Formats: sequence, C-alpha cells, structure tokens
Amino acid sequence: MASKPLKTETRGRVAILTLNRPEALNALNSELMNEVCDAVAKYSADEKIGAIVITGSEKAFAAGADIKEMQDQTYMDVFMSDFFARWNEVAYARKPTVAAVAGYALGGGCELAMMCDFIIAADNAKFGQPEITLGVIPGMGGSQRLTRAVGKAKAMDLCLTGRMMDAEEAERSGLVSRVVPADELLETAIGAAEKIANFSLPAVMMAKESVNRSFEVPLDEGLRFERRLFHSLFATEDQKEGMTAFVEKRKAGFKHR
Ligand SMILES: CC(C)=CC(=O)SCCNC(=O)CCNC(=O)[C@H](O)C(C)(C)COP(=O)(O)OP(=O)(O)OC[C@H]1O[C@@H](n2cnc3c(N)ncnc32)[C@H](O)[C@@H]1OP(=O)(O)O
Repeated sequence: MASKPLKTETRGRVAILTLNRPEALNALNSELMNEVCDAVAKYSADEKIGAIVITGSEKAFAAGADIKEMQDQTYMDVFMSDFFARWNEVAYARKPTVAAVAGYALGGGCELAMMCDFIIAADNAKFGQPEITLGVIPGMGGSQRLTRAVGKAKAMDLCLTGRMMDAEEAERSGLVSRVVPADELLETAIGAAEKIANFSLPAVMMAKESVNRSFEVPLDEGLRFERRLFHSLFATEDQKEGMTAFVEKRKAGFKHR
C-alpha cells in the first residue's frame, strides 16, 4: 500500500505535519497540498492545538511544485482550476505556523515555507526560486513574499538566476529566523511551537494578525489596528492572569480565553 503523502501527529498542543513523498523529494502535488490544507484547517479549528509545525525530510523540505503534474497542463487547465489558489490557505491559518526546513526548499517548497509565520532552517537547507529554469515564474507567492522578506535585490537575483542560497545566506537576508544543526531542527521547531502554544491563544492569534497586517496597510492604520487589538486583550482572562502572575512572581497559567 502506498504511504500517505502527509503524516500528521500531535505533541501536546502542537500539531506536526510531515511532507512524505521521499521518492520525489516531497514535490508538492495536488493530493499532498490538499492534505496539507485540510490538516491546517483541521488543526486551526481544534481548540486543543496552539501551533502547527510543517516539515519535510533531512534531504528535502520540498523540491518544488510537482513538475510532472504540471508538465502537460494547458493554459485553460491552470486558469480554469485557478491552479495553486487553494494552496495559499496555509498562509491564512489563524493559528501560528512554523516551517522546519532541512535540505531543498525550492520553488513551491520555498513558497510553502514562506506561507508559514516563520522559518527555522537546518544548516543544510537550500532555498531558491528556480522556476525560471523551467520557462515559468513563481506561482505560489515567490516573487511577492520573497521580496517582502529579503528585499528587491536578493529576490530579483534568486528569481532571475534561479540560483539557490544556503541557510547562512538565508538567515543573513532575513528569510529564516534561525539556523540550527540538522539533527536539532525538528526538536527546535517543536520547542518554539510548544512555547508559542502555551501562551494565551487569543494574544498569539492577535500578534500574528497584527504583524501580518503590517504588510498590507500604511503605518498609521497598522498602528491603530495594533492598538485596538491590544485594547481588546484587556477583555480576556489571560491578560489578568498574565499580569497578576508577573506581580505575584509565579508562572502564568493561561486558559486561552
Ligand atoms: C512552477 C512553479 C510555480 C513552482 C515550482 O515549484 S516548479 C519546481 C521548482 N523546483 C525545481 O525546479 C527543482 C527540481 N528538482 C531538482 O532540480 C533536483 O531534483 C534537486 C536539485 C532538488 C535534487 O537533485 P538530486 O539529483 O539529488 O535528485 P533527483 O534525482 O533530481 O530527484 C529525485 C527524484 O525527485 C524528483 N523530483 C525532484 N524535484 C521534483 C519536482 N519539483 N517535481 C517532480 N519531481 C521532482 C526527480 O524527478 C526524481 O525522481 P525520478 O528519478 O523518478 O525522476
């Protein structure tokens, strides 16, 4: 029996989604990405889950969208199905998402990682947008999210030359938040996700929404948005608990409400 292209498990309040198409370096086909989107939606709606980790194998997070699936598609096929549109749902998850990237994160693989809230990279990670070598351009956000993450010069370089950048360059450029030895990657990512998941969930969700809003609105509007969310958190039990715990010099026990 063929193994499932996505493995899912939970550890405490963390859901771990592992891309599992080793024979194709986790190339993202429709079946796999539908499973990823379904799992993200399921865990986002699960009140027992506070954060989601998406990872791959040590050789490849994902070597891109599945070229063999795309090869014979026509303009009508991709336009009428709005190919890739659903895959963007990962970026709209309301719960925090962490990409744990080892090995290749190319094309759609890099784009999937960038849909997550932040990327922790193994020291063997390689990022790139090589679509230009296939006669196309990024289609899952590469030219947009990469540019916001690393700036025009680096994004142009990667999208136009198709070259890969290593983990050290990716960290220096602001694409990844930290680089760790490959054998510590998953535990580091799960540790970060556990830490987030144990904070007040409404506060975490609002922090995520507020940071994301900064990409979409002028500064004044973003500042007002942040302030209104901040005000609203004073209606939560967790704000009382968090501040009281600090004053009483004890650890806060958040109830996520
Ligand atoms: C078009 C848009 C919008 C998005 C995209 O993401 S396009 C894809 C972008 N990615 C790429 O162009 C990378 C393609 N892969 C490679 O260049 C190489 O596989 C590699 C450099 C990542 C690794 O090379 P290596 O020699 O170590 O491994 P391979 O023998 O080449 O690959 C093993 C196995 O995986 C299949 N594979 C790899 N990537 C893909 C992919 N993106 N789609 C489909 N299949 C992929 C590869 O064909 C091989 O399988 P077979 O031996 O059965 O052919």
